[in-house]
Amino acid sequence: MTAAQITPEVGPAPPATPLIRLTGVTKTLRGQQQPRAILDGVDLTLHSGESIAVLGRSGSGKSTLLSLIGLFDRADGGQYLLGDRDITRLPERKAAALRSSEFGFVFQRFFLLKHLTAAQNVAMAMVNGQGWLPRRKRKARAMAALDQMGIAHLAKHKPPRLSGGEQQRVAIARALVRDPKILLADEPTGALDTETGNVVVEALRAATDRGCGLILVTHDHDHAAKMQRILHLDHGTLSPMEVRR
Ligand SMILES: Nc1ncnc2c1ncn2[C@@H]1O[C@H](COP(=O)(O)OP(=O)(O)OP(=O)(O)O)[C@@H](O)[C@H]1O
Repeated sequence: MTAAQITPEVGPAPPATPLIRLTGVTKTLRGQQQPRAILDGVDLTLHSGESIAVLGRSGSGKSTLLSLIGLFDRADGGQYLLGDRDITRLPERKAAALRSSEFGFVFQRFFLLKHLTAAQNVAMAMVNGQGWLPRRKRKARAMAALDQMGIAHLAKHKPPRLSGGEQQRVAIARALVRDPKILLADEPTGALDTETGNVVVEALRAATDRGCGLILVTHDHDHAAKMQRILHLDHGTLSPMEVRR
């Protein structure tokens, strides 16, 4: 048998399994008023290294969607796959473990602890995560994450001495320090001026260069345009607004 005969056929690589796949996801809010369908059949696929912006009017359900994806809440119907794993109805104990191992979160408010330095705030994210790390390693990783955000020189500063944009970059470093597969950002520039917001969006987008999948909820069309795909949430469903590749 010749070498040519035993060489396997070379064809197109099989499509990679998405990081997450939501199919027909529904969520109805049942408060004191009439039940109201907020999500009404949401389909969403996110791949490694992909960035997606979610736009939609206020109250359309963007934060609700992000909290389902981040496992703070559960869908009423449909299916949620994380890789190959069906996590549609995951019990809270398992959800908490996945939240800390798979996801990084960035919110409009920075939620930094005021009495800790920037480096300590970032290192805190590794205290309760899976896999214990000695203090020296936590510190080194926190410094590396701050360096990625271009703010290593602010490591010893406490939040009250930092600008809004600097605080948000500390918060992003905190989200990235555990190497999440998926980064969820809910209006992370909502409290920032345009120029500072651009720096923050670029810092988030840069995480996708290292394979992270990013979902950015925003009202800012310019920030959305920096993502690879823009989806619009309207009447409970997501649809593409524009495809940029
Ligand atoms: N826990 C809750 N109980 C009852 N209603 C809720 C709850 N959380 C959100 N809602 C309602 O669900 C709808 C969707 O809210 P959500 O925060 O997801 O929208 P959004 O698109 O993120 O809005 P915004 O752009 O203003 O942040 C809103 O009408 C909101 O009032």
